[in-house]
Amino acid sequence: MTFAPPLELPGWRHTYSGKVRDLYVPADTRDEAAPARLLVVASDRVSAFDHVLSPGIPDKGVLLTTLSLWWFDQLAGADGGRGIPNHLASDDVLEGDGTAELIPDAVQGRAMLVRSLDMQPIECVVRGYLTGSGWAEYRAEGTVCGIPLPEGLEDGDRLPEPLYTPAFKAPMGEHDENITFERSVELVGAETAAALRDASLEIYRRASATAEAHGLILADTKFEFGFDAEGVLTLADEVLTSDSSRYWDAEAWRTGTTPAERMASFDKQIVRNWLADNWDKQGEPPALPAEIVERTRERYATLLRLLTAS
Ligand SMILES: N#Cc1c(N)ncnc1-c1cnn(Cc2cccc(F)c2)c1
Repeated sequence: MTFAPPLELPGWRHTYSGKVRDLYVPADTRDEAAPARLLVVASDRVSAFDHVLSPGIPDKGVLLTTLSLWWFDQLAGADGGRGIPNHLASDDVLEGDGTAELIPDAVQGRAMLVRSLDMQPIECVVRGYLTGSGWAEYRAEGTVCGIPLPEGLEDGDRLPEPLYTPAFKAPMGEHDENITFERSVELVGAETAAALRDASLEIYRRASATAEAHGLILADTKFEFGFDAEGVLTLADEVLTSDSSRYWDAEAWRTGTTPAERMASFDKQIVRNWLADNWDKQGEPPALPAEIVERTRERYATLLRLLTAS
């Protein structure tokens, strides 16, 4: 599946594309390894089963960027200075030479101007509930990422406590590799490994409580961190969006009697389910029907509305 080349953005140079997002450095950057800031642009592209699907989901980029920005703000909140530092830079940032790096009109609402960090090669996954690949491993081995769990758990059950299950970030196009905490110590050192774990569990605890207060369950999520110029561990990438997290309806989870009823999702599960019923995983996936596209867009919009309702 090929998708449209990234946009030409005035003042910016495209440097990298993930499945659904594109990364830009300031056009006058001489050393791409050390730009002061980056532009992270979210597209309307949707991916599943390692494929970028067609068509995109209208407004997905805006909806998920809006949610990320809301969460960065919630987590950085003034709670006695214990906020979580993040990589956002204001969009009227003035460089030493007085040039302001602005977010181009073409991507307003679906782009984040961020400070360039020394990114850590760890995908910091936190699981509060048993589902997805965790449920598959549990059924086979009674563990999740090698961590033993009590017997008798069912798909969608809440875990006895949130689990930190790091993965080693693979190069683009390859799968991240689940690793033990001890392996993460070998990769980034004991102090940083512990800081990544503690920050991830604390953010999950806060976000899970906020989600619950809005009638939602944050089943699992993943974070990325980097060190800023002052050596502060800083929350990066997108955060707590439908692409990085699973959200369920709390009432449906409490009253449902089947996994499908209990895990009424606010992410792209509708897309995954339709593909599972309409594609044999061979060759390119079929185009998504308009109804699936609209229902997925509605899920993204509803999640944003529910979470940000005061
Ligand atoms: N966020 C962030 C970030 C930062 N603040 N500093 C340095 N590097 C990154 C960075 C590098 N790759 N990515 C993943 C990524 C994101 C968006 C689009 C893509 F194509 C790929 C993130």
